[in-house]
Amino acid sequence: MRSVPEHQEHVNALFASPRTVTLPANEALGRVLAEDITATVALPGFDNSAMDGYAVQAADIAAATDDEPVILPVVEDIPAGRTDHLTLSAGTAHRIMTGAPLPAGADAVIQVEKTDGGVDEVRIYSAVSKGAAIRSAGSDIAPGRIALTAGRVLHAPQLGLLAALGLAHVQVFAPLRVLVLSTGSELVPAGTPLDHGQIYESNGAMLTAAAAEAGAVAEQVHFVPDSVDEFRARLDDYVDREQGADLIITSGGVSAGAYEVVKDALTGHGVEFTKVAMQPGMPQGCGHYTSAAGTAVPIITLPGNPVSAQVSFEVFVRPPLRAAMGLPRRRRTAHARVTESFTSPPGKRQFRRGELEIVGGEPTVAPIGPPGSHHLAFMASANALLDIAADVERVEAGSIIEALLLED
Ligand SMILES: Nc1nc2c(c(=O)[nH]1)N[C@H]1C(S)=C(S)[C@@H](COP(=O)(O)OP(=O)(O)OC[C@H]3O[C@@H](n4cnc5c(N)ncnc54)[C@H](O)[C@@H]3O)O[C@H]1N2
Ligand code: MOO
Repeated sequence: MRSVPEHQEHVNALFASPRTVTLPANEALGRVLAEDITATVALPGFDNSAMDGYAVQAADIAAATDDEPVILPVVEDIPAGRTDHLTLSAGTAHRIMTGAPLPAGADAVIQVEKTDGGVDEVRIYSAVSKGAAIRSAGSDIAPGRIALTAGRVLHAPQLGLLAALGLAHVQVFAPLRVLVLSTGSELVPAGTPLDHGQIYESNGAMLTAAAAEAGAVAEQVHFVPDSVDEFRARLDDYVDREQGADLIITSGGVSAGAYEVVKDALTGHGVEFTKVAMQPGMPQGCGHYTSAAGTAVPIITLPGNPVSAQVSFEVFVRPPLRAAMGLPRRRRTAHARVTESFTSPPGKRQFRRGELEIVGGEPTVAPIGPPGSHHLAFMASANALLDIAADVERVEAGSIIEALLLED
């Protein structure tokens, strides 16, 4: 049997370095910048008002008080969006709105609440210091400065900044297209009545979501029955399409039974099947599948038991899939105190599902459900995987173990 790190190496080798692609900025959410972004404009682009109020010369209202307001004529009205160049003369005020360009000659803005709000003339009840309520050009970022560096994941604030800089396109690492294919004659799609012996297909939905959550563009292929010819024909249809796949993930049909369609169809076609010393997720396979027309695509064949499929995705697929898109490969981990004792199979690395909580400031983790790989409901209530080394056969309550955090 391979160890987990040995099989990880085989899977990692299937992935190429990240490709770059230029995308419209509004399609780049979650992608990773492949280039430094230099500001070509200043932010703010011009001196402007931080308040609704009146642009003035601070010296003109230095003596203003509640009892003895300073009265100034209002000679301009400047809403945001006014594009002409204005100049304020000493002894006058311009009514100005937040974000509107400051007239030349003004050196402060007095907010409207400290005035009577006059339109023709304004009574000002308070002094301000020079520069008050002015947002000066370039005070956020000056032209020529690096606004975002390559490697940055683009979340909402970064996309906002790109938009503020007027950038419509951005060079990022390309998302990978992942095809998720489930096999098994017992599988029935949701919405169909079940006969005895049939189950609803769930790995497809789960792995498609997992790949999408990892940042890929994932497509689920309706499962195919346990027929080798049909399986390969279906696979070739997808692999040879114009917009083919960068990676295929299958689930099921890889263990030791009489009808292991994935194994039977792909053995001798560039895919190596193996056992990995882990629980769940022992039967694994990976390689490059080549279609009848000669298209070669990396393929990872995960075991069919739902918990095995999901844990295998976490352990083998997610890290290199993310790295191939320039995304951070590792999830966060925590060292947590175990709340109850449990056993672990000898000679196998175990990934037990658990619930991590912070109790009294300390991370604690409780195993969730039994170790069996069909316990999808238990897995769905877990937020962590407990990583137990192959040489550990019993984990005692109170000991500290490493937990992989499955949620932010
Ligand atoms: N004689 C042996 N039997 C088994 C071994 C073994 O070494 N020797 N390994 C066991 C282990 S461990 C696992 S894990 C499973 C893996 O089996 P397969 O990958 O061949 O998966 P299937 O047999 O097709 O299905 C297993 C189980 O999962 C259900 N399943 C499959 N696909 C889906 C799906 N898309 N949605 C929901 N559920 C799915 C399927 O109905 C089976 O119950 O093999 C053990 N057996
Ligand atoms: O090792 Mo299998 O993947 O748990 O049931």
